[in-house]
Amino acid sequence: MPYLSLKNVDYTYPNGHEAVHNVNLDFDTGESVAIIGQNGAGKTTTVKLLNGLLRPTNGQVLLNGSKTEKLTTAEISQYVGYVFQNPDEQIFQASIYNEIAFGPKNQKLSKEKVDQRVQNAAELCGLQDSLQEHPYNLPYSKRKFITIAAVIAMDPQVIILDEPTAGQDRKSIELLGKIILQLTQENKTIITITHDMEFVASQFKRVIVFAEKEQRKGGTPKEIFWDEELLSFSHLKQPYICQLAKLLGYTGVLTIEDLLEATQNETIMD
Ligand SMILES: Nc1ncnc2c1ncn2[C@@H]1O[C@H](COP(=O)(O)OP(=O)(O)OP(=O)(O)O)[C@@H](O)[C@H]1O
Repeated sequence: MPYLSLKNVDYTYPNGHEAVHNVNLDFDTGESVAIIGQNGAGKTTTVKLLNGLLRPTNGQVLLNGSKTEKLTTAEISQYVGYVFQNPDEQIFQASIYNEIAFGPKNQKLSKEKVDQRVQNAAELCGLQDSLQEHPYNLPYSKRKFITIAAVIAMDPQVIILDEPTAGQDRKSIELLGKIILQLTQENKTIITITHDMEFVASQFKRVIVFAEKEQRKGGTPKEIFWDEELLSFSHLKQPYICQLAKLLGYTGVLTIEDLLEATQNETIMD
C-alpha cells in the first residue's frame, strides 16, 4: 500500500478558479519524487492538498490507506511536513535554535530529545554553528535551510520541498542533494517541486509532470526528459546535457557519463 495518495482529487479556490483536476498520485516510503510543470500548472496546490493546508473539493487524500478528511492540518503535518517556497512565510522565532526546536517542543519531547533533534537537523543542513543567531542575520538562501531543518526536526515520514533550489548557489544545491539522499536512505519520502531541470536529472528517481491543472505523466527522468511531445505540450525544457546530446545526434542521454558512453560506443562502431 502506498504511504500517501491522492485519489481523483479536484481543487477549486474560493474565487471559483479550478487549479487541480482529477489528480491521482501514490507516494511510497523511501522514494524521492520531483514535480515539474510550468508556472500555474497546479504543483503547489497539489502539495498543499497532500499536507492538509488545502482540502480537496472532490476526491480523497489517503495517509497509510486511511482518509485524512477528519484529521486537522496540525495532525497531518506530523506525518507530512511542508517547507514553504518562501522561508520568510515560515520563520517566526528569534533564534535559529528556537525555530528548529519549535516542532519537537510541540510534540512534547523531553529537553534532551529536542536538543538531539535540533542538533541532527542543524548538522544535516549546515547550521550547527549558527544556532544562537537570529534567523534574519542569515541571507535568504541560508534561511531556506533553517526552514528545511525545522521540518526535518519534526521527523515526519514525508517531506515536501517547494522550490528548494530557487536563489541557491551551486554549493547549496549540492547540500540539498546530500540532504535528500540522506533522508531517502532513512526511508523518508521526499517530494520536491522545482523548475531546475538539472537538479531533477541528478537527484530524483521519479518525475511527475503537471500541465494545465492535471498530472500528465510520471516516469524516470530519462523517460520524461526524452518525451519531446510531452515537454513541448507542458512548456518544459530538457536539461542542458540532453539538449547537447540531441544536437550531437544522441537520444536517451541524461548525464555526462551517458554522453561519454554514447560517443565512445560510436567511436568503437566506426
Ligand atoms: N489563492 C488562490 N486563489 C485563486 N487562485 C489561485 C490561488 N493560488 C493559486 N491560484 C491559481 O491556481 C493555479 C495553480 O496555481 P499553483 O500555485 O498551484 O501553480 P504552480 O504550478 O505551483 O505554479 P508556480 O510554479 O508558479 O508556483 C494558477 O492559475 C494560480 O493562479
